[in-house]
Amino acid sequence: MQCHHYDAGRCRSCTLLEVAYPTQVTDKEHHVRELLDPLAPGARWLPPVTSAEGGFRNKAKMVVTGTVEEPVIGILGALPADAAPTGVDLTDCPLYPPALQEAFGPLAELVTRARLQPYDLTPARGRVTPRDAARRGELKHLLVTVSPAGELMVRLVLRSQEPVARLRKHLPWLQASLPALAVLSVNVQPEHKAVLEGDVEIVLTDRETLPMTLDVLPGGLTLHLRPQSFFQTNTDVAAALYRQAKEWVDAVAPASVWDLYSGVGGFALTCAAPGRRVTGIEISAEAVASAQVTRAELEATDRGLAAMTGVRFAAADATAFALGSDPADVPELVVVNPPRRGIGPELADWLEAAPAGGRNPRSARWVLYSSCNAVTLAHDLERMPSLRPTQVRLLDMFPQTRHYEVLTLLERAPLERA
Ligand SMILES: C[S@@+](CC[C@H](N)C(=O)[O-])C[C@H]1O[C@@H](n2cnc3c(N)ncnc32)[C@H](O)[C@@H]1O
Repeated sequence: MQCHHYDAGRCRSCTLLEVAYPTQVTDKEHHVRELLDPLAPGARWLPPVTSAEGGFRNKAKMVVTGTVEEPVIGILGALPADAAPTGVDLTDCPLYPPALQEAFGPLAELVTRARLQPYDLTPARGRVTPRDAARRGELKHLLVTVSPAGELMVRLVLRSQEPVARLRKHLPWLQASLPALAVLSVNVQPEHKAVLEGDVEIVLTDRETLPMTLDVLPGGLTLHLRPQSFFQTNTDVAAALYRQAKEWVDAVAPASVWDLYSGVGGFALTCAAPGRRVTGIEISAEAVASAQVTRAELEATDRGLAAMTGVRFAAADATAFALGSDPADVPELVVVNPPRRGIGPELADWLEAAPAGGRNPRSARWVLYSSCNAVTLAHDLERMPSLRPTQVRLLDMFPQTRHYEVLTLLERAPLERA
């Protein structure tokens, strides 16, 4: 893939841009095999799922710098490396599909019309300096998500609620200039810290969710995405991930499933089936609310009715939920799709021995682990020797970088079940 920002040294986020795409995928396969082969003897490796090389990112997390009159939407870059960071315009980044790139023109104009002064985001040196005290501006980030249908969710991360009235005033103009806009919200992050978002979210449009229709179930699966909910970065590869999960889960046909770290419910809703009990557990209440909207919508259709009656979602910490559960409720199959840190020792130990020793007939027989970090996946697998990978598949969710997703189905070794 060609990128003029990379060539000019303005952005180096795509660390593998100079490596041919097929070589990127082969290198990732080597990487994951090196980590998992010793832990997965006899596992069946499916061919990797590849991605479009560009235009695959469904969301942009942009820093806003510059001025009210001339905002710069992109990243904080430094050229040369020891220079003070300055804003780099990345609105034509080739990782974004056209519908996302085209949103930035009207959004830059919104910044000017609503007088949203870009916030000074340059890193603080030392603790509190006179410069910190003088930090000014309101607009920190622009978070834009595009659906497969080309609709947009736009979130403005602001230092305070002060500009909200002006944004409401200019919303009709924005809706006319950017007809694809489905959801506009303000996230308030008063702190000057690395955490991108704050807790307060104010939705300014009538619509509160972005429908993401994936080619997963017959007729498609429309997941509803509220602000503050995680969604997989690469829509096509996410659909392939859920399809693969469903194929493996349906093949072993568990009567009960937990989807831990369920987000907006992609795995839980895909793996639902008539007579199967499915419980999604997720820490973000907004993501749980999103999943519930989708569940209710599916239940209202003929094709979803029978499958959805057994599906529920709850907001909780995944580890606390598992460790606090009644042994009689332990399901036959547990899906885990944690953040990069992995599931960690407590949950891994619980899965290994759940709930009272690996020989307990109520231990989950299968675990479906979807990981965006094979290093933490390998650490977690080391703690679960009774659960052996039987199938493994790499899905290239993040072309041009070293990152990838890996899905593996684990089955409790027969000896441990005796
Ligand atoms: C990699 S995402 C996966 C989401 C979902 N499975 C999907 O396919 O989109 C990880 C999810 O874990 C959630 N999460 C983070 N920490 C958690 C915790 N301690 N307990 C439960 N969920 C957590 C995040 O909010 C996020 O939605």
